[in-house]
Amino acid sequence: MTRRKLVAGNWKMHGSLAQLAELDAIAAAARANPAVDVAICPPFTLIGAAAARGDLAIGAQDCHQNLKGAHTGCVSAEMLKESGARLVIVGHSERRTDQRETNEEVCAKARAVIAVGLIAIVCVGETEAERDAGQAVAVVEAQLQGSIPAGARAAELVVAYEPVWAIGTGRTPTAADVAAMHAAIRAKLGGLLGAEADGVRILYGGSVKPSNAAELMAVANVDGALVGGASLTAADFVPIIEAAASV
Ligand SMILES: O=C(CO)COP(=O)(O)O
Repeated sequence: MTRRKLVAGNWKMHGSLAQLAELDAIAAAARANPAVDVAICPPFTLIGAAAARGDLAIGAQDCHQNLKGAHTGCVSAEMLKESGARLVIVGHSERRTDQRETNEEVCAKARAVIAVGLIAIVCVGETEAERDAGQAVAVVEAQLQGSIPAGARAAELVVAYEPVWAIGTGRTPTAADVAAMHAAIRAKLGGLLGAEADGVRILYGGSVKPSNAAELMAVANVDGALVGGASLTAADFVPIIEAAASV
């Protein structure tokens, strides 16, 4: 099964209208590397302007599980779609921690994203203590069990494996550890989704940089990257797109 690589940037709570100028060079790199799908997920406030700027795929970092209602401060998948988003990250570890999101909520959000025709990027990943205790695979399998909507199709679902201890730290797992985890994720998806699992893209995230992207992208079952800090500038992000295109 050949899966198109996806390199997605998660701007987290960074960015401004002025910083959208970075998108022009990123969009140019996306056009120059047509074998790779490229997306940037800025804060909610920038989605409309980012999508209007050009043809680069724009995503969001969260949504509410309902399509509308009395939920002050929340944004629905339908609203994101209208703003021009094509993907939505759900269940990022920062939200699982800061907003105490549960697997059940993450699953409901992913279902809402898919229901409006957008692509859900469901994030999973273990803490350092869990890895040290030998529980990394079991933790991630349990997150997948609880967070992946039943019946999801490969075209509408992406999984991002982001070990919590690798996010923003400059540390990454070894290629062998990434390979083992991505194989375990593929197998677990097989149990959950059957034959569709083969087409689901599994991204690696956590301190992906221009210097390590090629090695990470070459690992079996790594179908792209979810990039935080290095997605904020074209100077860092474009080489990661190129690394994905080169494998
Ligand atoms: O959390 C991440 C992307 O969602 C990874 O962030 P960094 O690339 O900054 O480590």
